[in-house]
Amino acid sequence: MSKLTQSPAWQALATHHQQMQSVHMRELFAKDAGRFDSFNLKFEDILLDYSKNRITAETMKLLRALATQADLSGWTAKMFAGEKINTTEGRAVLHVALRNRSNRPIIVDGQDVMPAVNAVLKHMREFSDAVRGGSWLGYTGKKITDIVNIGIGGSDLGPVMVTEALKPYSKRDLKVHFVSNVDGTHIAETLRTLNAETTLFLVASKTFTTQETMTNAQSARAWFLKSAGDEKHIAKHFAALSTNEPAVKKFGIDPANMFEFWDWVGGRYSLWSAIGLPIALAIGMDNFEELLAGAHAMDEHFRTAPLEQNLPATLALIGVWYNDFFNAQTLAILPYDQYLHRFAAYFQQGDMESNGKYVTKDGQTIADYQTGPIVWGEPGTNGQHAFYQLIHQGTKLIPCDFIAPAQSQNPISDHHPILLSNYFAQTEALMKGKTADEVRAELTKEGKTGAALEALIPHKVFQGNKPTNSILFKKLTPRTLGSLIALYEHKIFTQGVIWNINSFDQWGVELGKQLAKAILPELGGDAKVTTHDASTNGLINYYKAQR
Ligand SMILES: O=P(O)(O)OC[C@H]1O[C@@H](O)[C@H](O)[C@@H](O)[C@@H]1O
Repeated sequence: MSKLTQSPAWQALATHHQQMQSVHMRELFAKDAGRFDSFNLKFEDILLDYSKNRITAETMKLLRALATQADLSGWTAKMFAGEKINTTEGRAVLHVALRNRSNRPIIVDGQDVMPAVNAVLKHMREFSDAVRGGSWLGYTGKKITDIVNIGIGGSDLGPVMVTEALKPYSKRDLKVHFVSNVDGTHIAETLRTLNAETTLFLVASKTFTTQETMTNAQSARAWFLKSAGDEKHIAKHFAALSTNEPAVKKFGIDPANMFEFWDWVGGRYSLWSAIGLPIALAIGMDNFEELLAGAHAMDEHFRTAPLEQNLPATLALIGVWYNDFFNAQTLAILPYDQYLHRFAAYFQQGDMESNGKYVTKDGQTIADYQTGPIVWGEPGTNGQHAFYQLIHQGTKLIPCDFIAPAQSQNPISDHHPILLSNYFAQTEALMKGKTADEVRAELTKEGKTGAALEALIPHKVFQGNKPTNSILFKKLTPRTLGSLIALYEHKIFTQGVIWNINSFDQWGVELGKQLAKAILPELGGDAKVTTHDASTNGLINYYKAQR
C-alpha cells in the first residue's frame, strides 16, 4: 500500500465511505432543511452550491483533514513564492505572477519577475491598441481586419476558449481565427477567405519548436509572401509569442514584434501571458486586464481563505471523494452558456495534462489510488439531448459541474429562463431521481394498468443520488471568467498536491512526438517499411500503397 492510502486521513475517509455508500442524497435533504445553507460558498458574485453531493459535514471534515495532511497550505505558499515545485523540469510555477495585480514582488532566481511581467503587458497594450485603433497598417497601407493565431495545446486552447467566452466584449470587425492542427485542411480553410494585405499572424509557441505550429507558420509565411512578395513586409504581418528569442529571430520575425514569456509559465496556464495577445486584440487590453484581475482575486482567495470557505479546495476535495473512494472515472463540465462552449475542452488539457500521472513526485509508481479524472463536456442544453441519458440511467457514476450565468448576454424573449429552468431541473433530477412508486402513480394516471404497467416501471425509474456541483454567477464578464478559470486551475493544483504528483510537467506527450519524427522520413519513397512492429509496418505500407 502507498503512503497516501495508508495515511490516517485516507483511512478515515475509506471507513467513512463504507457508511456513505448506501446513503441517498434524497434522505440527506429530507433530514436537513438547512442543507443548502451548510453546503454553499460565495466568492464575489459566484455561488458554488455543493449540497447535491454524497457528503455530510463529517465527509467534508475528513476531506479537509486530507488536505491538511498533504500540507496544501505549505505547497500553495511554495507556488506563490516562486519555488521550483515543477521539479522534473526544474521550474517555478508562476502563472499567478502574470495576474499579480498587487505587484507584490515575486522572486525567481533572486530576481523580482514583476517588472518583466508588467513590461510585456505594456507592450501588449501598445500593440493591441494600434491594431484595434487602425494605426497599425499592413504592407499596402490598409488596416488589419483579421488575426490568425497559429499555436497548439496551451498556445491555442486558452485563447480560443476566452475569445469565444467573451465575444460580447470583442471588436466585431476584427476577426480572430485559430489554426492549431497540422492537418493542412485547418490552415487552408482558414486562409481561404482572407486577404494577405489585412491579415496579421501571431505565431504562438512557448518553445517555438512545436512541429505543428512551425509547419503551419511556414505555410502562412509562404501564403503571405505569395501576395506580398518582399520579405521586408513580414514585419507588419507577423508577431511571435514565445520564450525562445533565437528561434523567433531565425524565423524572420522582427524582435520588436516578439512578446516574451518565461519558462515558469506552463503552456496550459499561459493564457494570462503573451499567449493572451489574441484575447487582448479581440476584447481590448482593459478587458484583458479585467480578466487578470478576476483571476488575481481568486488567487488571493485560494491563498488566504480557510479550507472551510475555500472554493477551489472544496471543489478539489469533492473531486477526490468521487475519484478515489467511489471510483468515478470522469468529470463532466456542463456550462449552460453557449459562450462557454470550449470551457470543457480547455480544461481537458488543463486537468488531464496536469494530473494524468501515474508516478508520484518522488518517482514511485501509483498502484492503489486514482489520479486525474477524464474531463469532458458540452454546453447545456445540447448535452441533455445527447449523453445525459447515460448520466441519469447508465451504470457509471459521473460527477458533474453545472455552470450558468444568472443574466444572459442575449436576453431574447424567454430563452434564458428556459435555459436556466433546464439547468435547475437537471441537478434536481440527478439528485432526486424517480422511485418505482412515483413511476407507478404516473403511469396509472396515464391509464396504464396490469402487466404492461409493471413491465414499464423499471425502465422509467431514476435511481438519483448522482452528484453535481452548481456554479451560478451574475454574468459572464471578463472578471468573472478570470475568477472561474483560476478556480479550476487551483482545484487541479490542490488535487495534484493530495495525489502527490507533479501537476506541471507533461512527459506523457513526448513518446508519440519522438516516434513520429522517426516515421516521417519513412513515409517518402516506395521502400517497404520493416523497422516497426507488424501492425505499424502494415499500416505504413498500406498508406504508401494507397497515397
Ligand atoms: O507552446 P508550445 O511550445 O508550442 O507547446 C504547445 C503544446 O505542446 C504540447 O506538446 C504540450 O503537451 C502542451 O503542454 C503545449 O501547450
